[in-house]
Amino acid sequence: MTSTGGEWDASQLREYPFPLENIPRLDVNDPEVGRCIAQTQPVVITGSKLAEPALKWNLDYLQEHLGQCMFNVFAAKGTGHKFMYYDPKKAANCKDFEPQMHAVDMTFPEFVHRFRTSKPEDSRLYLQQALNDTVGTAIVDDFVNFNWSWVTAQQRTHDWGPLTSNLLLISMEGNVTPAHYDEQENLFAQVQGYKRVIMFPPSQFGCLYPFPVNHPCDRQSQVDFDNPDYEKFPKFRNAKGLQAVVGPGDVIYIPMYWWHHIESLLGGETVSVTFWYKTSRIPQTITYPLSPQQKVCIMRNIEKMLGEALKDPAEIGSLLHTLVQGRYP
Ligand SMILES: O=C(O)C(=O)[C@H]1CC[C@@H](C(=O)O)C1
Ligand SMILES: [Zn+2]
Repeated sequence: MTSTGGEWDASQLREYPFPLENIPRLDVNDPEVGRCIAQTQPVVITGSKLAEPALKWNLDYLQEHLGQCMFNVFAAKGTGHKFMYYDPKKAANCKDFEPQMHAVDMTFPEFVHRFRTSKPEDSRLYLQQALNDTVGTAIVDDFVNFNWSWVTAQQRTHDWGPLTSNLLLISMEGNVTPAHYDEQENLFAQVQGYKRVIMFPPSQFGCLYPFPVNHPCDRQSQVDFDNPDYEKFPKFRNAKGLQAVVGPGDVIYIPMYWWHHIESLLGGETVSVTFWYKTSRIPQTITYPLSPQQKVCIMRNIEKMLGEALKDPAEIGSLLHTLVQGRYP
């Protein structure tokens, strides 16, 4: 994988213990793009102009044009660089859960001030705010001029469900979103700076050890890529990833249930906009063999059902061990 224009170089990429192959990088008019999306394979799409009006969304422009509303900003714990998402509702029921970041509401000018005056000993910040009608009018004009005809054609061609949200992401260089999967299709538009995306297919669920479904960090990998515990997570040795670096104007397709780890490369703030779509309708007929995505969905439903039936999450593990040990090799 080589830098596309000198704005980043391989020395910025954190070293990880797993092999990495490159995600294809294709022009929007290449028919292979449609085939990748149809086969739920990751692909970097260039030249789509999906969020072209947002290519001017630097901090000054956004400060001038975003509304005076409060924005959701995550602050990492201590001097950490990881921003692992957690469900606040599940966290409320999990007394010994220690979040590695916390959400702070602040105005955009306050975010910019803290971003620009941040010192090495300060907490890293990550603004993650759904774009909704409270944003400023100029931003609405930009938003209206996104390439909706192209993205809606993807939605229709691949029989996706409705667009659920566009998340505005403004990250400090060096921030990392650890590996997790989402239950929605995602066209991720990079508009400022460079991000490295590392992805693993849903079939590697067994290598990435997600937290239990009832845990606040459901869908997130328990494995610390910077310091993997091979005692607890031995199959992590078998993980094999794909990677791409995306820059302004690039869109990367992150298929539903695919694991992704995202790091902001050096060069100041990075800005991205996500386009999340619900999945297509549940197929009328089930074909075998089941896909890895379907198996992840089945495992999730079993954990949810057991959580409901047993009430005490601590009982789920012992029941599953009793069910499997010596009976399902
Ligand atoms: O778009 C997604 O699916 C995400 O996980 C976003 C949450 C943080 C973002 C990042 O670029 O670090 C990616
Ligand atoms: Zn995600």
